[in-house]
Amino acid sequence: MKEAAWSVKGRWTDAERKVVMVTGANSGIGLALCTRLLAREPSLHLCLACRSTVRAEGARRELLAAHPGADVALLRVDVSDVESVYRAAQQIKQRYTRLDYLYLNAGIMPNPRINWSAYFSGLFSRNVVRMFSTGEGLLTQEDSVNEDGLQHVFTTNVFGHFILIRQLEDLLCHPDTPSQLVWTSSSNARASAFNASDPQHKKGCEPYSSSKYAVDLLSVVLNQQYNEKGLYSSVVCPGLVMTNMTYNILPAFFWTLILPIMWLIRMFTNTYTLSPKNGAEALVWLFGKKPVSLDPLVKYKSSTSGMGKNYVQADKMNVNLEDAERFFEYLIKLEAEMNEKYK
Ligand SMILES: NC(=O)C1=CN([C@@H]2O[C@H](COP(=O)(O)OP(=O)(O)OC[C@H]3O[C@@H](n4cnc5c(N)ncnc54)[C@H](OP(=O)(O)O)[C@@H]3O)[C@@H](O)[C@H]2O)C=CC1
Ligand SMILES: CC(C)=CCC[C@@H](C)[C@H]1CC[C@H]2C3=C(CC[C@]12C)[C@@]1(C)CCC(=O)C[C@@H]1CC3
Repeated sequence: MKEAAWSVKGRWTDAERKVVMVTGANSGIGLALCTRLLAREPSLHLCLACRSTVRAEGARRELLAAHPGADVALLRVDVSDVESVYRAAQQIKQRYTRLDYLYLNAGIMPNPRINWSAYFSGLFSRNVVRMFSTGEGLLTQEDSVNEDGLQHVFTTNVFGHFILIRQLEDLLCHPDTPSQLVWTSSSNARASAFNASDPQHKKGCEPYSSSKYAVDLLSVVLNQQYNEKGLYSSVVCPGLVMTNMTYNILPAFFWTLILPIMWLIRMFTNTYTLSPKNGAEALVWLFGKKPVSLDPLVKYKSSTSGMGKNYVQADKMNVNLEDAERFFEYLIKLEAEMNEKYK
């Protein structure tokens, strides 16, 4: 923090207090993550980066009710709007001298549609467990274009966050005390939904799958580019979690009705974490790890066993490194255009 060093109950010096920022912190997995981080380390400087001030204030109240005296700051940022990201980055630079953890969690899946015929044929196929754990081939979405002419899902889930990282480079890059980026990716990330010639997914109808695979690609290249500067990147998969996102796919009462079925499915796949608290498992686990000890090619998956026990599973990612580099070049070019427009 830029203010004079101070301590909570005289126990921590400012240098010891980690600075953590979470995008999309006002609900679902982001809010559960904040709650768990404060329970684990009450001395944190926590910054909730949210697009709605009202919802962010609500989240802050909830966090302070559980952790009175905690340092919870708010930052308004709409990651789907590049100009808002530049503005927010300026404010962060005025408030903090370093960032130890940046959780890139905000995400959208607009206008989801379920392909019921794929669902029913999948039920009787060999891929049934895979279908239930990844949702592969079951969902399509309707994307839109923002004021900069960029695809909405791509900008929210990937590009807005990329600009944020690049703008905060000075706060994040400290070779002596490494910082960590943690992306909330998904089991729904799919290489076949991503096209290196159409990285924004202008032409397809699975922008969500494409954007989450793009996150996986980007994390790999960020490690190549930034590790020696003291910045590390990891991807996390929270499993299937009941949040506003899933309530947008099917209504909340329907999910409640099929809860026993989902507990049953848990016997076959550990990806049905279901609660935001369980879904945040891998995100919290990474907070306790030394960034240098992590594998850049691994996806850390929040997992819940049939008996309801939480754990983290590390699975090697199957990413195309050529596509990853090509995608990074694309992002750098797009960033240059945006810099010219907004900086
Ligand atoms: N739920 C699930 O099963 C899974 C979720 N995920 C991922 O987890 C992440 C969190 O989602 P989840 O908690 O489930 O869903 P929520 O809808 O509860 O959380 C999404 C968060 O992102 C914020 N957000 C959305 N758009 C923007 C924007 N333009 N600018 C700033 N913030 C924004 C939302 O803010 P607001 O309240 O204003 O909308 C909200 O705080 C997402 O990246 C999602 O893709 C991954 C795998 C599975
Ligand atoms: C009996 C039962 C569970 C029915 C629901 C069928 C589908 C609606 C779900 C099966 C797998 C789910 C899934 C997601 C959404 C809902 C399903 C397709 C996600 C795509 C949600 C967002 C993610 O990031 C990953 C999830 C994977 C699994």
